[in-house]
Amino acid sequence: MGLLVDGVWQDRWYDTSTSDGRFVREDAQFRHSMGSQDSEFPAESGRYHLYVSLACPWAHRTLIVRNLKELQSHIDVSVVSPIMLENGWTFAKDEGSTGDMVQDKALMHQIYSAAESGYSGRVTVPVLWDKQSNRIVNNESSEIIRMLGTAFNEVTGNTLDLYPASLRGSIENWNDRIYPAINNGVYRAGFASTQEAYAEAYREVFAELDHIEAHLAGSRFLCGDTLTEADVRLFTTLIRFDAVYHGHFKCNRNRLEDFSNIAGYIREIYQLEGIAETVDFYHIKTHYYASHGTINPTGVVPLGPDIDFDRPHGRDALGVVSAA
Ligand SMILES: N[C@@H](CCC(=O)N[C@@H](CS)C(=O)NCC(=O)O)C(=O)O
Repeated sequence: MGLLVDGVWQDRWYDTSTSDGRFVREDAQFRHSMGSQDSEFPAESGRYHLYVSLACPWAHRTLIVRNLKELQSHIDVSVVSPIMLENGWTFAKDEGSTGDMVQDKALMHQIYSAAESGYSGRVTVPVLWDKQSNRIVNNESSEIIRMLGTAFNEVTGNTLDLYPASLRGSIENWNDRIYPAINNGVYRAGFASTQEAYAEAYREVFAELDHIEAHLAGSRFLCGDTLTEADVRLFTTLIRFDAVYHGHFKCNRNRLEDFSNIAGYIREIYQLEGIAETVDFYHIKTHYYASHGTINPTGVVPLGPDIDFDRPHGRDALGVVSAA
């Protein structure tokens, strides 16, 4: 775990000393947009590449949208190794990585340096890479999925809309609640270095889960009968919860299996076409439990839990699913 400082790699754990033990996530720095034909990064089949970790909930969002939007043959993918230690993300092929399919680099930080030689900041996944200009288009998952959601519609003919105009207010409202309390909330609990910082995050995680559980009692997805971007963003945290965040990040008031509406909702999304193949519990569990030596020094990876996400979701009575 580390970061680049003026293009030089430094092995360093997150510094919580100036924030009362609170984990503060850095903003992503590459924020170009890809899409319209007159932009610097027009949508062109075969031009772009995704660097992902199968363990990472942020990168997972991009894999889901890539599948839902049928972009597999237009945007190819490199998968990093699950374990992230002193060199950050690596491409060791024997550890479940595909290798770097574009530049054959060994380390993810070399991708950042190739894009910007004096880069300072964390080296995160996902990364949307432009093979033509050898640049990083964007490394912020929420923006990448928004772009993948529409940019290639004319290329693929897939018009599934995960951000329909009529639901945007509701989607933004959910995103604004769920990012701090859930997506980043579990990390704020897990990476907290004081009791107070941990307790604050833990309470926010479960207050929001209680709210979502009540909402899902009468609503098939977050914004009604239509799967949206907000569900994709929530799902990638929820699917990891019982396996990782409950134990490793100490979010253990309840398992999500104990929330009947949330548990059914997770299964329904898991069972949608193209989703299950994006979920890899070997990478998920191995990454968290074996990479964070400050939290789990032995690196022992738990064998459980054993959850069958293919059993019936029981959500049909809530209404007919409509595609936007
Ligand atoms: N805001 C970013 C966050 C991405 C992120 O933090 N990814 C984690 C993996 S789960 C990472 O690569 N962390 C490496 C580090 O922080 O050094 C996004 O949503 O794309």
